[in-house]
Amino acid sequence: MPDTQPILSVENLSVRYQGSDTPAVRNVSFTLGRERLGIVGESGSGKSTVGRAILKLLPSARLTADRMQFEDVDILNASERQMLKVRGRRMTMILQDPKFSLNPIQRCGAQMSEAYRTHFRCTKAEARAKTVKMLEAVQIRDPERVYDLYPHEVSGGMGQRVMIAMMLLTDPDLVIADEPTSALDVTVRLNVLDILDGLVRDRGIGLITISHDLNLVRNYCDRVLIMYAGQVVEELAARDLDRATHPYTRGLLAAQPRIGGPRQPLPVLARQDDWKAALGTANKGAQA
Ligand SMILES: Nc1ncnc2c1ncn2[C@@H]1O[C@H](COP(=O)(O)OP(=O)(O)OP(=O)(O)O)[C@@H](O)[C@H]1O
Repeated sequence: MPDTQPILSVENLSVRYQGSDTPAVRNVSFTLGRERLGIVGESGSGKSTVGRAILKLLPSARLTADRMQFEDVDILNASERQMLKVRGRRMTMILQDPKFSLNPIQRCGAQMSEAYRTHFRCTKAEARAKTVKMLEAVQIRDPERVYDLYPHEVSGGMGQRVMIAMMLLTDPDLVIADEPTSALDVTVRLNVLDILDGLVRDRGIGLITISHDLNLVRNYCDRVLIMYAGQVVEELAARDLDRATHPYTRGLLAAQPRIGGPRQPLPVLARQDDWKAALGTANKGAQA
C-alpha cells in the first residue's frame, strides 16, 4: 500500500499567464503522499502549469492559492533563495526530451556531478562515484563510458535514463515527471517507465506523472487527476479509471484505440459547456 500521508498539499491553485484573459489553471486542489499520482488531460488543459507552479517556475504568471505546502516548505511564500535550496534537491522534474533538457556541450556525467555538487558539499571524486552508481541504478551497463559521453552521443532512451538518474541523484522526496517518455519509441518507453517506477517505489518517492496517455497512468500510477480547461474534473484510483463517471473522462476512454477492438472510427469527444461551469464542485473531490 502506498503511504498517502501528504508530503505535498495544494489548495485552490490558480495560475494566470501575463497577457492572458483566462487563467491556465483554476482552483486545483490535491494532496500527494509517497505514492504515484497521474495528471491527465488534453493538450492545453493546464497539466504542465500545475507541475511548474509546484516548483515555482512561473516567472511570467500570477499564481494564487489558499495553500501550497511541500513538507516544511510554504511554497507560496518561499523566496527564490529558499526555493533554490529545495528545487533540484528535494523536488525535481524530469522533462520530456533529454535533447532539450541536458546541456549539449557538457559530458553527461560531468553535468550530473555538477548538479549534485550544487546541493551537497563533496569532492569531485565523490560526486563522480555517486553519479556512476546512479547511472548503474538506471540500468546503464557501462556507466564509466556513458559518464564521458556528450548528450548527442547517447540514444533517446539512454538520454532519458541519464535524466532520470540526474533527477534522482539528490535523493528527492518529490519528483514531477512531465511526459517523461513521450519522445521515446514504444519499445524503449516501457523499459524507461519500468526503471523509473522501480526506483520511485524502492525509495518511497512521491511521483507526479503528467501525461496525455490514459494507459500509461493506468499502469504506472496509484491515483489519477483528470484535467479539463485548467480544472480538475475528476479524481479516481487508477484501477477505477474504467469506472470514471465524468463525460470528459468517459470521452477520453472511448477515444482510446484497442487492439482487437471494433474496426469502426473512434468516437470524437463532444464537449459540453457545462463541464467548465460545474467544475468548482467536482474539484472538491480532488482533495483526497
Ligand atoms: N509561458 C506561457 N505563457 C502564456 N501562456 C502559456 C504559457 N505556458 C502555457 N500557457 C498556456 O496555458 C494553458 C495551459 O498550458 P499547459 O502547458 O499547462 O497545458 P498542458 O495540459 O500541459 O498541455 P501539453 O500537454 O500540450 O503540454 C495553455 O492554454 C497554454 O497555451
